[in-house]
Amino acid sequence: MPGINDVEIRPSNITGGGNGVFAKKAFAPGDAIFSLARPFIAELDHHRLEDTCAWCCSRAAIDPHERENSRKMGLPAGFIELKACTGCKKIKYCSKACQSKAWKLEHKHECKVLAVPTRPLLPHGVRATLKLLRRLQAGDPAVKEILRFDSKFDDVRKTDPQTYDDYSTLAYGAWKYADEPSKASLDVARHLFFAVNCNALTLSTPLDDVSLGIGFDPLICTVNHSCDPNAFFLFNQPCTVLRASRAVAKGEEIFMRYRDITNPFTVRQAELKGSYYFDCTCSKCAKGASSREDAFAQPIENLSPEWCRRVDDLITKQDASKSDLSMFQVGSNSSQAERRMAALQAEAFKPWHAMSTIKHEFHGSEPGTQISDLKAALHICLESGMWSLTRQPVPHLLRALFAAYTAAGDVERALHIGLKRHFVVKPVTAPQPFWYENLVDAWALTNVATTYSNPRNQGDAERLARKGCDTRMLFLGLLMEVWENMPKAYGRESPFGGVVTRVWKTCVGDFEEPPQVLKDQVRAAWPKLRTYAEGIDVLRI
Ligand SMILES: C[S@@+](CC[C@H](N)C(=O)[O-])C[C@H]1O[C@@H](n2cnc3c(N)ncnc32)[C@H](O)[C@@H]1O
Repeated sequence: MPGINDVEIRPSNITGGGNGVFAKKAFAPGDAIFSLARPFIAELDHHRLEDTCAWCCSRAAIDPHERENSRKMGLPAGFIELKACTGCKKIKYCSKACQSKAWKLEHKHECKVLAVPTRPLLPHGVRATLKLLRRLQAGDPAVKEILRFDSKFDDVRKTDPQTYDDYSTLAYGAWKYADEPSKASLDVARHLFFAVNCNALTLSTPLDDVSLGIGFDPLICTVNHSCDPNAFFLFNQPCTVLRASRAVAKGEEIFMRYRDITNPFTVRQAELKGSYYFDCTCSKCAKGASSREDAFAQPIENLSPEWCRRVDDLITKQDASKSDLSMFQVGSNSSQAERRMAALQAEAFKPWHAMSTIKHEFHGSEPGTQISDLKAALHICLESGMWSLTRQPVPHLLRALFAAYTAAGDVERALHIGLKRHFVVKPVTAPQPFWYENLVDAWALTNVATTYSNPRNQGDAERLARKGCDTRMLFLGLLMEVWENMPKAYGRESPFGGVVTRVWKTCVGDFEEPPQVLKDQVRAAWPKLRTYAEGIDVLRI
């Protein structure tokens, strides 16, 4: 593997080329398989340029209150303040060190292009390609690594002619901005643009769970996808780590997930085809629509007469708008039942679909999620009697509702959705305790639980405790969970790990292991909290 940027790789652990990455030694669950100081390409979304360091991807706290809190919590300096490049005035950095690394490697190649005041911000694919072309022109051999990735020209052209045209135009723009480099033809520019866009990863931050932009790295992006992966990829702003999510034997292929793996078969297939242009042939997809993720709460022929009438109205509307339901097809012996379930699924998945199909490249802001839309979809799933709480899109809807209530400051609703997810949904959909998303979600719930320690909320805390929801014990138990699992996920030295460590030291002390007395208290409180969570009716929240 080539040395790219200031990379810290352990190449002796793996073999890799064009056909995936294989373990050269056995890995235990949670072991780091490799880590890099920064992905080869990390390009921020437009709306993140304002509040995120373009080199290390630390997020700044923009409002003074948030900034003060960050300072108190001991967050890295980059989290606190950003300064714009004095040349282009558009790209921001958290420190001189970041700015100087970025300048040497890439920003000097784009600064003048971005500096034109009348020029709108360029899409991140254009910025990445422009810089890669200039680096190629300057003789940087590492860029050639990207050219070995499949450009997917033909797949994009066949499946999505509009995107093909958009990508071709944007690649041409990047080539022009790079001054038509003599060492790279327009074909090379197109190859780089398509290869990056069709193989990129989404970079996001665990602390506030927002999308930061796209990442591409020849090593990470060589890892193939599986809907039943044995590894996961983490972005530690800007360090990247690939960790084993279960035991990996010597010689075994390493897989991570590119897209959500809790969706039913047809949705997973359509998503991967739509974003990465391939038909997934992983071990789970090989079984077709017969996994836990595909099972409805009852046979689809059992849909009640009342719901059949409602769905038939829906079908009339969907037919009129020529909706494509192919990604929501289900199998059955009755074509009418199949048609109805496809229509119902399409309606239930609508809010999630709208959130997940947004193309970063062409949009300047994140989509807002309407609580009313999420609730309407949840009602369809649960009132029709066809969905369990663990069958998608119910877990997606609960996750989005949790985020929406938290953002709206509706702490009690967020708490109840969070409890249901933690005790009832997640043990089924993501049973691995150190699966990175479990830590992110548990931490978000910790933050909700901690608001009840505020003296202002004492009355609410006491009322909940009388009903069996001890928010103090919930906070402590979740904090212990996140603390104990952190080394097998983000690592305590990561930005996320640093925040958790700070809270751990404040609330528990300088203990590596939770003190026995606390463990006992949490162990005693947990069954009560579980019972409380099981009793929550999410349709009444
Ligand atoms: C980011 S690359 C992965 C590495 C790739 N093998 C390479 O080095 O060029 C993504 C491409 O790998 C292939 N791929 C990855 N996972 C796959 C899977 N589960 N089934 C079929 N093809 C897969 C697809 O062609 C996909 O577009």
